[in-house]
Amino acid sequence: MRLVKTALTIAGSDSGGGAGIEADLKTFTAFGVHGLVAITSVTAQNTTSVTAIHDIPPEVVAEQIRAVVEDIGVDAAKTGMLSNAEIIKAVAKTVEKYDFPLVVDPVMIAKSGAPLLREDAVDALVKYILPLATLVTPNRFEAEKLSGMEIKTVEDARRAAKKIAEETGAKAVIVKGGHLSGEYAIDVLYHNGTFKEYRAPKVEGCTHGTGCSFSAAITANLAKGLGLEDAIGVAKKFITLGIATGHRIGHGHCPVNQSAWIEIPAEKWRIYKELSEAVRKFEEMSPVHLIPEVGTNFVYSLPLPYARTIEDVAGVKGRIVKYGNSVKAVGPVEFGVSDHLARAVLAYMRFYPEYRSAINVRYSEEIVELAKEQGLKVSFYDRREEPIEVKEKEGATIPWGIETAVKRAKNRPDIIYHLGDIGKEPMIIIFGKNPREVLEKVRLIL
Ligand SMILES: Cc1ncc(COP(=O)(O)OP(=O)(O)O)c(N)n1
Ligand SMILES: Cc1ncsc1CCOP(=O)(O)O
Repeated sequence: MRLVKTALTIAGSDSGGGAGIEADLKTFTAFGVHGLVAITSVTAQNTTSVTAIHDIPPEVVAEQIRAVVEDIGVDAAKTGMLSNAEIIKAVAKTVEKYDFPLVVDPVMIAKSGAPLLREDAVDALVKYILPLATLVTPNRFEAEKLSGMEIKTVEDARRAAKKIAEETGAKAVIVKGGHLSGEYAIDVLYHNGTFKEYRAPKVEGCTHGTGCSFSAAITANLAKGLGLEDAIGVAKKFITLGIATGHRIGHGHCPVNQSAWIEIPAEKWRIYKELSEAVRKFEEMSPVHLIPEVGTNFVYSLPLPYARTIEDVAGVKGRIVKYGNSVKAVGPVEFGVSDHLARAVLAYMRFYPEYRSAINVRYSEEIVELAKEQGLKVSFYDRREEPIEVKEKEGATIPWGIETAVKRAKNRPDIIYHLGDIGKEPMIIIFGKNPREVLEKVRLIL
């Protein structure tokens, strides 16, 4: 019995790794599905343009499909760039022999503007491929082409989805709303005679490969046995995260990040384990004289580009406090429970992205001197110098202070302190790449 689910992508290759089969395979992997490929065309492509296209002979495309279906088996498949009418006919003739669900992304034009489907092949796509589709996933422009309608509103998208399904025989159509105006990306699904909307806030980020990755995510989830509507729901969350966390590479449209879906939970688990262990060791050290009146927190952030807000930083819930002659973490390690120290580490990471952990300890001249004697680099900020516009902005003091102290120092400071203000206890913050490194610095001071 085959334990892993499989998904097949019948699509073109994008040498930039942002769209096409490269995006599809990364997406399949993100969902734990084994990816299979039938390459239709090789493109020389990057984030700015498509500079060459070499189509694979139709019989070789068909043979790739046959080879994997008959040996390994396919739980769901998708099509992407099909390039020309001959490839379309060969794909249709092969795919209709099998009964896996088929998601059709009617790729026509790359984000950079290059045509990826010959003008004369649109009719072949409509005639041969769409009738076989479990779902068709056009964006606004592709839906306009397929329906012959202008689409400006969600209402237009509903009419177009219904028209495409009724005229082509596709079982379901989802018209994606990313190109429509408004603060939400609203996708409209027409399925079994009814409509369903999927909405997510339009996020700033990287959009190259969105169409490919979205349809691949639906395919992977169909392969895993989800119903169509649930598979789309998961894919919508996946693509929203992928756009928001895209890596800023290249000079044009940067690619969606398919790894974020698995990398963030995996990193969070590692952070939780490492920080919990370090907090336990800190408690064992019983450094009562290092705990300030407000208590100590110990934080560890997700790496960039995932570290965006304090929700992305783990800390100790309720802080670490003095308890007789010992110190005690009040609660467990959790994300989003530190405010001050989380802001400090996020500000520090803007200068030193690898330094993701920090602890705050009581200020005294003696501790600062001891740290210097041990070779640690020290810098500071003075809250009395804080500009009025920073003072007036909620939560802006600490980022301003860290930036000021970092810029004041010649070398990267291990420690930043401030001498307090009215109602503000003076404080020392110790930074490190990870909690282990922070603890080593604490030990040097002890
Ligand atoms: C080889 C290849 N296939 C498809 C596309 C288009 O992909 P899409 O996900 O729609 O992304 P954009 O090009 O719109 O960013 C492609 N570019 N290359
Ligand atoms: C008050 C204060 N100022 C800098 S760190 C700190 C204590 C820890 O605060 P938080 O638990 O909000 O990170």
